[in-house]
Amino acid sequence: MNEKQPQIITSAQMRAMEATAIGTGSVTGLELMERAGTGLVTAILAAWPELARPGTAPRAVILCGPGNNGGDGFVVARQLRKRGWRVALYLYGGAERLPPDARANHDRWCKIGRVNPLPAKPDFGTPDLIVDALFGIGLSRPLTGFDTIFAAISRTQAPVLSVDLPSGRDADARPDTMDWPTAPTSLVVTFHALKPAHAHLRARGVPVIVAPLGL
Ligand SMILES: NC(=O)C1=CN([C@@H]2O[C@H](COP(=O)(O)OP(=O)(O)OC[C@H]3O[C@@H](n4cnc5c(N)ncnc54)[C@H](O)[C@@H]3O)[C@@H](O)[C@H]2O)[C@@H](O)CC1
Ligand SMILES: [K+]
Repeated sequence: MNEKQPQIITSAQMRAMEATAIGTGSVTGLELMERAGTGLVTAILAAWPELARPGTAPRAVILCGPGNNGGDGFVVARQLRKRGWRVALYLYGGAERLPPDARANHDRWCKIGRVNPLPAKPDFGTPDLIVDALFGIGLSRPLTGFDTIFAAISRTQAPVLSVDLPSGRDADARPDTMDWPTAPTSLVVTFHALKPAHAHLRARGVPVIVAPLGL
């Protein structure tokens, strides 16, 4: 077989690469987050071209979590809003606890849009797209209490763009080692390189795109 195998790195290797790039001053964390958001929006417009047609004002529901995955969600919200999308954004957790880069993008979003607290039993209506930016590679323990939120996502029947990972998935583990629910997904956009979970997702037929970060 001559087909080139995709590079797979662990979440720890990914973090180390980001830390090195930031530490050497070649890029800031905020710039990386902007690149991540730009890669996500590019993937959205390519995957769902009907939402990119001029004159449409698609509706996106964006779910932001308490870490930098949520930060990516705020960047996507801002970039989609600038393209004329109608954005309903929900934040899980308090803004004051967001890490600095995510907080900076939260604050930028607040100048143009509203932040709704994520209800325990949400009704997201009938959006054209859901962006899942709840949890990425920073998941550190089993996820509990999100069943009703994931069910509400599924009820919309809208396509779901997973930022880095479907929330609840452990980036480094096989899905069959996890016994808690994970968010539904239609397309996963990860950054720089696949992590082990992405290879498992691809093997199950889930489309996974790798967006470059310039690392
Ligand atoms: N500079 C960077 O590090 C970059 C990070 N990026 C994004 O940042 C993500 C990683 O960000 P973080 O390291 O902040 O991690 P996450 O945003 O994935 O999650 C961390 C947060 O989730 C909480 N948490 C973890 N497990 C939980 C559980 N089971 N239940 C409830 N809360 C839980 C943690 O306490 C923390 O608040 C990546 O997946 C990617 O989307 C991208 O923006 C590229 C640049
Ligand atoms: K996610």
